[in-house]
Amino acid sequence: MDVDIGNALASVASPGISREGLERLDERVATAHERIEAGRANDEHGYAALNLPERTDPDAIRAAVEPVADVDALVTIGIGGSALGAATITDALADAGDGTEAVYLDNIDPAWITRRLEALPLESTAINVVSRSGTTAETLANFLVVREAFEDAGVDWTERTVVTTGESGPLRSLANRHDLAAVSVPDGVPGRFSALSAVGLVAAAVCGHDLEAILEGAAAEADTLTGSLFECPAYAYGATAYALDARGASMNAMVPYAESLETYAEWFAQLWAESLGKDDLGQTPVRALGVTDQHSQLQLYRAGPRDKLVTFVTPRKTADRDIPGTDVDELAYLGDATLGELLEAEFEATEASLAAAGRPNVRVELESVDAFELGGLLYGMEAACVLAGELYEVSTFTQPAVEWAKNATRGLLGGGEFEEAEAVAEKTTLRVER
Ligand SMILES: O=P(O)(O)OC[C@H]1O[C@](O)(CO)[C@@H](O)[C@@H]1O
Repeated sequence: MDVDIGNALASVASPGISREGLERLDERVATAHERIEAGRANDEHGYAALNLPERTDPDAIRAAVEPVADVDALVTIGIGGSALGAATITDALADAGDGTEAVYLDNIDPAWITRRLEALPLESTAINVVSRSGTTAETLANFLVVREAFEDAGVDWTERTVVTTGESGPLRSLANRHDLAAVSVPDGVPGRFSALSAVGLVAAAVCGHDLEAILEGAAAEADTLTGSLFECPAYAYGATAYALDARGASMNAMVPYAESLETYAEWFAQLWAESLGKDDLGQTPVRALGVTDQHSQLQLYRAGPRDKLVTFVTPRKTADRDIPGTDVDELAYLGDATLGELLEAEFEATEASLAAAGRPNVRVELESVDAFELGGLLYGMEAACVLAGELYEVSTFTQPAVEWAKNATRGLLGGGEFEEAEAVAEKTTLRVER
């Protein structure tokens, strides 16, 4: 990925960062980089994620999915980091796959689950269950529901299920009991940083994607990690986002200009929110899509509170399609162009419109949306997040705040005694009824 932070400079935007400010911040980036490299060298929890390009073994992943290699559909059951990385890859590279339909069950809405299951050709569908902890209620509940659906259809789910989980836990026990194909999550890698491991690549393998190209793209991005934001695109992005938040841009709107990268914006939202949202700090990620949200959000981004950084992700090369000529004079300018040219013009115009209004924005450029570039984008944003975590001085790799609601849920369903469940009953109400 290439990063252009020009429109985040104080000479263009407010909030903005001056060149002197960037120079000063670069001293902290150098120190943070040393910390990150030490963490990588010792395979420390979290930092180990930045070693995945050389640690992940694509042959082992392909071998593990061999029993389910030839299917029409793959239903992945997982949530958060156990779904978003895989979905980002198969959605971004959908045109390059072998035609296997990739379906993700990362919610438990009963009607939605039923509709998804009814639409699946179960006799030619494989199951990919992913949970690092092996205890996530939504994932296990959905797996029990899907398993029953296969049994009701007379389809043997044990022959076509792959499990990705830790060395122990309920999901590992279930895999052992039914002798299911199983892959281990890498040690020391939090879910939201695991897209470049089996967690994100099992689905990619079943859908026929080029795992080596994804990992090579990530490795090429890893080679750019140096102690200066002026040399490393990932650090330039992470440091700029941090600096703008410190100056008031408490939100970060991630706006890819490629429909195939919409799920990537969801993946980024988890990475940024769950990693940096601590100690009353953190930049709120907002998912948007170019050009669609020019017609819903841009008014706010341009004329609302000066509390946002807008991050554009744009591929230099895209497939294209002519806009047919027309006999309507007013539309002649369209007839002479292609959809790709219109897309690019709209991107440049939107970017310039924010700069003209003094609103900070950053451009992240990819050569195109392909396996190599996607690997680089995922790795680059992970490294940007790790660096930002060092600058915020937060514990980037934990997410303790999510446990309260999990305990309350288990308590409410009789899964144990949890004080959080009692607190649910003490809700303050002020109802206004129709
Ligand atoms: O992979 P697991 O353990 O099922 O967790 C799924 C997701 O839930 C979280 O723990 C948050 O609740 C995320 O950090 C994680 O990616």
